[in-house]
Amino acid sequence: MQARETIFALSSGTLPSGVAVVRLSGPDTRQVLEAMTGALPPPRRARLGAIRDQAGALLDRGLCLFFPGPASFTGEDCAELHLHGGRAVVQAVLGALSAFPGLRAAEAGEFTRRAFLNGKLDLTGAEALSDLIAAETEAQRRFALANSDARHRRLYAGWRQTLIHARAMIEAELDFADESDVPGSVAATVWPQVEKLRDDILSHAGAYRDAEIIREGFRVVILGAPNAGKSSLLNALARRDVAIVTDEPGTTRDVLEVHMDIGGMKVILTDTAGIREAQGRVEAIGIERSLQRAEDADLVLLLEDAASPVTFGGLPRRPVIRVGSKSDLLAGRPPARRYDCLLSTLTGDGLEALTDLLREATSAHMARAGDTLPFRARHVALLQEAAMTLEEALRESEALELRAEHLRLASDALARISGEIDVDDLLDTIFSTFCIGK
Ligand SMILES: Nc1nc2c(ncn2[C@@H]2O[C@H](COP(=O)(O)OP(=O)(O)OP(=O)(O)O)[C@@H](O)[C@H]2O)c(=O)[nH]1
Ligand SMILES: [K+]
Ligand SMILES: [Mg+2]
Repeated sequence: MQARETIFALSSGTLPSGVAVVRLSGPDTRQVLEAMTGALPPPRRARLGAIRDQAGALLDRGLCLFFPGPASFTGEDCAELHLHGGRAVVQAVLGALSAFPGLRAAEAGEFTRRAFLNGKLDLTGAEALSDLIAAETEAQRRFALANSDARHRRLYAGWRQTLIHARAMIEAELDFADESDVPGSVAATVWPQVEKLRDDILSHAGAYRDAEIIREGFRVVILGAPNAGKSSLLNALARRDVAIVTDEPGTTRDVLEVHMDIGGMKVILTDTAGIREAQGRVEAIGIERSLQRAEDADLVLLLEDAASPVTFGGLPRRPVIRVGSKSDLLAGRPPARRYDCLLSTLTGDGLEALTDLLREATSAHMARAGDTLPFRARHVALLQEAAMTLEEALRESEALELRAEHLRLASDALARISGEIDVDDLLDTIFSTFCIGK
């Protein structure tokens, strides 16, 4: 793809900053650099110098880098201007750039989109880059970086290779079908491979939840009777007063979330309304929501006042850590029930032990950050489509031509994940979630 327009954008973050990087990509890049910096710097080597507008007015002194295509990020001629990161400096340079005919400000994700269209990365690679920029936790960073090394493209290309081989075998059988003395069936050897491939695809698709947990967070829901100390625990773990705490049972009516980083994993901690026979409609709705949240949780922290426990029924079938709260009120006596963790938000006792338990609960997910997992709902939908078409290909009652056609459709679904075919209608959706300048 050869773009006619040259695009530019501020690619570094919020101003003011120490340094601001303005990036260019497109056919006019050379000419613009010559006009603004006097001469083209040697490829990929930074050169310090004056940066001027077309009239020759000095805008800043900074570094200029030139990356000739096709060996550049986008595959086109690219450049970077490293400026002093002041608002007026950047504004002046962006203004000067837009004054060149044929130059325009880049749209969100447009540099990466051009890189994709020029074959510099596949669609999963582009999605991984977007994740890397959004990454806030260690697990998210590791996962996004691992996903940006084209591992998905290689995995799916390998699977498609299996399907191409299978179709070749079937074609051969169809060609020989007229000759009466073909020994056995060539294609018969193919179907066990297709069956195995279907299983591999389904098990790969089934691991999506792990990717979701790494990218979007491990969901922990605090559940318990009114006044068990749920909101106090949320505040203690979040280290800020997020939730209202009073001695009145039924204080929390609505679910409340905080995002935390526990051992490098994003954890979404949810406070809920205390579970009891509701005193009114609002509370009843709150309780209903609490239980619903707990149903969707990766882990439930079941909180009980250790000094005067109140039990309730209807506990969701999710992994549970039983927490005894207000341990300070026990005044040294042993609790009446057994808990995985005994704590007091008043004294801080046991909070670290609970954090350790949470870290332990997330560690298996953390460990998966280096694995090849589908990491968008889009991937899963196409994987399921591929598995379903393979299922149809495996129907022995069907004509061989039709079964071969299903193998082709499965292969196409896999090709769409990495963006090798049929993705034009998707690109706007995918790249618009990027930031400007990437
Ligand atoms: N002594 C002691 N009191 C606590 C502790 N944690 C919470 N409390 C008190 O227990 C009462 C209830 O605390 P909350 O955090 O509001 O309890 P909750 O479970 O969120 O209550 P609801 O939202 O009404 O369901 C408040 O008066 C808190 O100060 C603790 O560790 N020790
Ligand atoms: K309360
Ligand atoms: Mg509360």
